[in-house]
Amino acid sequence: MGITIAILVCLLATAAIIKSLLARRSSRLPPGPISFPVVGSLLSLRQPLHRHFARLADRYGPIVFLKIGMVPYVIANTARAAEFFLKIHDAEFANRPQSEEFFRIFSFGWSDLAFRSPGPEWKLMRKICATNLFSNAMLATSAPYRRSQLQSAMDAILDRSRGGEPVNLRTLFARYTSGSLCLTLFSQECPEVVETINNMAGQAINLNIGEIIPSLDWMDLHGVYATMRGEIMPRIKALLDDQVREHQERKKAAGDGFVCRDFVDVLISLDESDKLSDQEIIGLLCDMVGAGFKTSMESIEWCMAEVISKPEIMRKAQEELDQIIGRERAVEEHDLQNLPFIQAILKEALRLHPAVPLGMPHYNLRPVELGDGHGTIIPAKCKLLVNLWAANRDPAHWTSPHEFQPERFLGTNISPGGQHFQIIPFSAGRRMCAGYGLAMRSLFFLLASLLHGFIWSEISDNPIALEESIGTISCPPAKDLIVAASPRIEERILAQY
Ligand code: HEM
Repeated sequence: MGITIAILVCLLATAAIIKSLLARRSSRLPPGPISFPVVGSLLSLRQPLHRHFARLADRYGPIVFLKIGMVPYVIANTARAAEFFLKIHDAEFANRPQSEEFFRIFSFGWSDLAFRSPGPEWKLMRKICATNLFSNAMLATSAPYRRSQLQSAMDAILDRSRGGEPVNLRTLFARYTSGSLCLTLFSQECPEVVETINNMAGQAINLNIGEIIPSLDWMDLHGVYATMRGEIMPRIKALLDDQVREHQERKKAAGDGFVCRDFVDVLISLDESDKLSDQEIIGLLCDMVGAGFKTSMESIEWCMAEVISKPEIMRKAQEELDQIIGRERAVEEHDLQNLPFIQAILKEALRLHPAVPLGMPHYNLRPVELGDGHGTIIPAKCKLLVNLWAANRDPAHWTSPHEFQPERFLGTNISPGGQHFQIIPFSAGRRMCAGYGLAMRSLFFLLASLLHGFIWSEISDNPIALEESIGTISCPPAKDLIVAASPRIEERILAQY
């Protein structure tokens, strides 16, 4: 009896494989691993997914098609493939999947920017981001907030170094990033807002059967949606509602003398033609905290981990700082353009360690032909993941692509601003990160100041491990970055930070 069942299972599995191969051939899909009924290729997936997908690309080519559960995915794994989807076919793939309950709840019913599909409301929000929130004028308005957070960080480091104590940079960066982001948005530090929204985003990694078998999604088998609806989202809404109400009251009290200090002020003062509803303002603020906190914090952590574990690179960076800034004044944000080596370090860290290695899913409503001469077609309603990690390490563009070599950027104009597809940690095209300008300024300022102010070294009994943690959407170093610091400029100059 047992043998009969085993033979039957083998026959069914073989039939499924043959059917999958035949279906793939006749449907002209891009190549990819075998898909089984119901589970697709789910059981063969390995963490971290960006590395797994890069291995699939070695076998099947740069554009891989697979099913995770019953959901079709297309994965772009090289700079050229990224360009195909994010430039040539950017418009067709600019949608977000609208079927998932998780994203619907997180976006306050598609009232936000990050999960909304393109349309007039999404366009308006992107315009507001580009012209009102992340304009040069607004970035200059928020500069004192970053400086005040940097001052606290520098004081804390100095205290530790005086006592001969190691510094936990992860904790320090969490405080700097959360503080400067919240001050930029609300003119207040709001750790509870950051914590609650990030707890919520963390729920996205819990395996949810509904996401892989969409017909079961409504059953909420893991109770994730019930927790989101019942506990987390009402808390987030209440916290952000309070912020909007307080800002509206201040605006009313100030009358004609009202001056915008932060993003909420800007959002409640938009011209009538650009007005957003309160729900949309909250959705946008929630995106900014969800998209801006961990990404920035983990990027600077990687950057410092790379630099501290390579003393020669730190020495070169500090030589540049001595030459351009000297030791008699603190670094300013506008020094960026005069510090090509520090810029190169930041670019190289973002290239090797994109904070969201697979970006956010895109989605196409109509089939798209690859134009590869074989008639290959991406069917409609696929989730597109651009493997930013693999594109950034594309050997067609970089020599020794897995090594940290900032010098590769010197004398080039290659930047992560979405024009050069071999370095796209912020993605590219119309859905490229809306906070790119703020993130780059904030990271650069922190990096240059830390290297200007202190000499950093590894602790012998706690060496730096440049390994990724596994199983999160982002990809922080596997363990906290705990290092030693000693001042390299006088305390009176450190006090200027
Ligand atoms: C190092 C820091 C950051 C990195 C690496 C990063 C990366 C990304 C990536 C890869 C995407 C997805 C793009 C796509 O769908 O193709 C994204 C989207 C987004 N990011 Fe960032 N981000 C960072 C910081 C920030 C900051 C500081 C903010 C705002 C305060 C922000 C706001 C957003 C928003 C609103 C979106 C959604 C844009 C849309 O869907 O139209 N990000 N980011």
